[in-house]
Amino acid sequence: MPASTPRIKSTGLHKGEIAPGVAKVDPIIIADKVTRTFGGLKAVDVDHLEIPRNAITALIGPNGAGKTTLFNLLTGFDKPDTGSWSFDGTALSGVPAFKVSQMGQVRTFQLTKSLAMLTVLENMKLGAKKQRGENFWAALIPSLWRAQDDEIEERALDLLKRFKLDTKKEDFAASLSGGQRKLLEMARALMSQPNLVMLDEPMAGVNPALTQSLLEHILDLKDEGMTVLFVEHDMQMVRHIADWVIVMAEGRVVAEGPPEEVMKNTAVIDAYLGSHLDTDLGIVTGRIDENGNPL
Ligand SMILES: Nc1ncnc2c1ncn2[C@@H]1O[C@H](COP(=O)(O)OP(=O)(O)OP(=O)(O)O)[C@@H](O)[C@H]1O
Repeated sequence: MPASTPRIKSTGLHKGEIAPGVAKVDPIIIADKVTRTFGGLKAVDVDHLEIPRNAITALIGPNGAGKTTLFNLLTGFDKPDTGSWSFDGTALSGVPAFKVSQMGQVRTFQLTKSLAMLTVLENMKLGAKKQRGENFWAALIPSLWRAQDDEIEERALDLLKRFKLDTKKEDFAASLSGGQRKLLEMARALMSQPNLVMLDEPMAGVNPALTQSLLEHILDLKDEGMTVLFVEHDMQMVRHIADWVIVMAEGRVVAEGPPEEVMKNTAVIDAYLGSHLDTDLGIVTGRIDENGNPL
């Protein structure tokens, strides 16, 4: 990975001894007893979790650990069996996805959701937060819509320039490469001027040149005062940009902490790298005891 401008990592994010569920000095999300079961499988079983504000947090874990399901729950795209959580001090359980994003918490998807037969610019405009028509009286005054349309277009063009997609503004999203579509999705998420940006595998399927640019964009978000939570498989990326790492396995948080600390943790090595293949992952996650009995 080519060297980039070094950025300062955020430290001192937690309070007290580091352990799964540790309290944060300034949490933007606080979740309690969040569970989600599919059939007999507990995909998410999070006792307590806090996400630090204005930092970059990576959510890692093996396939099927429950990372995407947790994203879906926190953003209102899925409903939990139990649990509650808050965003910026406001209870969010039961709040639908479109309202969650209006409140300043946006997310992207593992498989990009850009609308293929709309142009890049049209995709961007759809990401804007307040559209005319949401306010009945404003919808009756054409000059207000025009001012709003101009403002939205200006913001979209600024963001497209920043993500080097401005020359493609009239192209259909379908014609973009996988990496460009990831950039478009991130740019579109910023149209709603969020406080918290949640990125589900932003680097997956992106070529190395664009990966570097995506990483820089993620670091920029923090510099602009946003909080980032992202799912990632590649430990090197995580080490490079994350201030804090949360490790999930079998639906549970098995470790968390600053990247260097977390990567030394044996629970992480077991969950992630499977270095002790003779040990059932259930022992690491506290699902079963040493004899294989449920706990
Ligand atoms: N809609 C669903 N119906 C049934 N099972 C599901 C559903 N969504 C997720 N699961 C199951 O829940 C578990 C957690 O899946 P999830 O996609 O959240 O994991 P993940 O950590 O994001 O994995 P990956 O890294 O592969 O994306 C998996 O066993 C998965 O098969």
